[in-house]
Amino acid sequence: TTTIKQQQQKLFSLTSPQQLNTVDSWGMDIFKLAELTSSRPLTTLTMHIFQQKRNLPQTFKIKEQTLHKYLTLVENHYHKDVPYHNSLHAADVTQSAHALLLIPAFENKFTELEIFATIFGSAIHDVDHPGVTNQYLINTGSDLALMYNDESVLENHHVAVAFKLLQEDSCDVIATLTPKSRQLFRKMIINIVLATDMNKHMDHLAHLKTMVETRKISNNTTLGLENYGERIQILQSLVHCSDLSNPTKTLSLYRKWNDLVMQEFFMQGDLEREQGLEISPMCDKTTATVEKTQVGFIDYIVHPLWEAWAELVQPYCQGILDTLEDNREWFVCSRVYVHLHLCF
Ligand SMILES: COc1ccc(-c2ccn(CCC(=O)N3CCOCC3)n2)cc1OC1CCCC1
Ligand SMILES: [Mg+2]
Ligand SMILES: [Zn+2]
Repeated sequence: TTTIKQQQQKLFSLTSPQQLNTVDSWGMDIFKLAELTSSRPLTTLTMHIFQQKRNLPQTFKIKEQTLHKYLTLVENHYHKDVPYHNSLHAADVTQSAHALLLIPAFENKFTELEIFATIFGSAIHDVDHPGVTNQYLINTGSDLALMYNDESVLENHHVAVAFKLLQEDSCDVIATLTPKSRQLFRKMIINIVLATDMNKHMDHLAHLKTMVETRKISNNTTLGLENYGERIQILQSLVHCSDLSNPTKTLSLYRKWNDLVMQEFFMQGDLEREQGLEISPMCDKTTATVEKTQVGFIDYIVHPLWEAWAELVQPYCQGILDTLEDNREWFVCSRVYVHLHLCF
């Protein structure tokens, strides 16, 4: 295996000076990172963010070797044969969350531990994902659904695996934290990762809208960050938005993610067909209308969420919202295109 230094050199060589701050920007091409790091995008990117960008190992006295060994272990526990929910998605969500944390509205608003938890939580948020949905695991009476009583089955599993891996030899990344900080860190990771369950989406949206209204009424520019409940809500929404950020990226990146998620959905549909189960929505490759589904996904889930987020941090995410709306138009037209093509 290449040494950490070689790994970092490779990242720096990839991110030439003008690209160096692509890690900080919304348009980073994470697919290119995977190519250049022989498919270790999560370890390389997260090391870079922790060390070069946020100096977290210094702050928390984390040994570089420990951090690298743990992240490599986590990356190895993402499934390479799962089209979408693999370590590239984890790297994408981690980089997106890092970029959102850089919004000026959040400058000096969060503690180092909260920033550490947000980046760490993003990196591990889908670890050991089997490539099927919670509903599938519940419908098939899987061991995971049995273990977690059908409640946020995957999300509970991701957190449990991440903390189990900390116990491996010289992988305890939080060994140097005080017992109190370790307890708070664990609580934040649990809150952040469990909040990536789509079943919690509507609660998020409601909380975001309440925060926006509260800010309007008190017309104070600062965000409500008085107590843990409000602070963790913002970090949960930040990671949830990052998890649902594909349609807000450049069209070429968005279309790649769409292909991958549909591959994963169709693999699940094939499994359900074989097992004589009812095929889940959007998972039947014989009847799916991919473009129409994306337009529906944007209209009912992604746009309402990002509209609320953009309002909370205005004006910093207006560009992201504009890209989302442009991408929606493209998918609408591409559907028309397919229709016209079929007509002539
Ligand atoms: C680029 O396309 C997508 C990108 C992300 C998502 C998406 C939805 C919910 N999440 C958060 C994790 C979650 O809860 N999932 C994971 C997906 O399966 C449902 C349970 N992620 C869906 C996407 O497209 C779907 C297929 C056509 C329309 C919807
Ligand atoms: Mg997930
Ligand atoms: Zn995810």
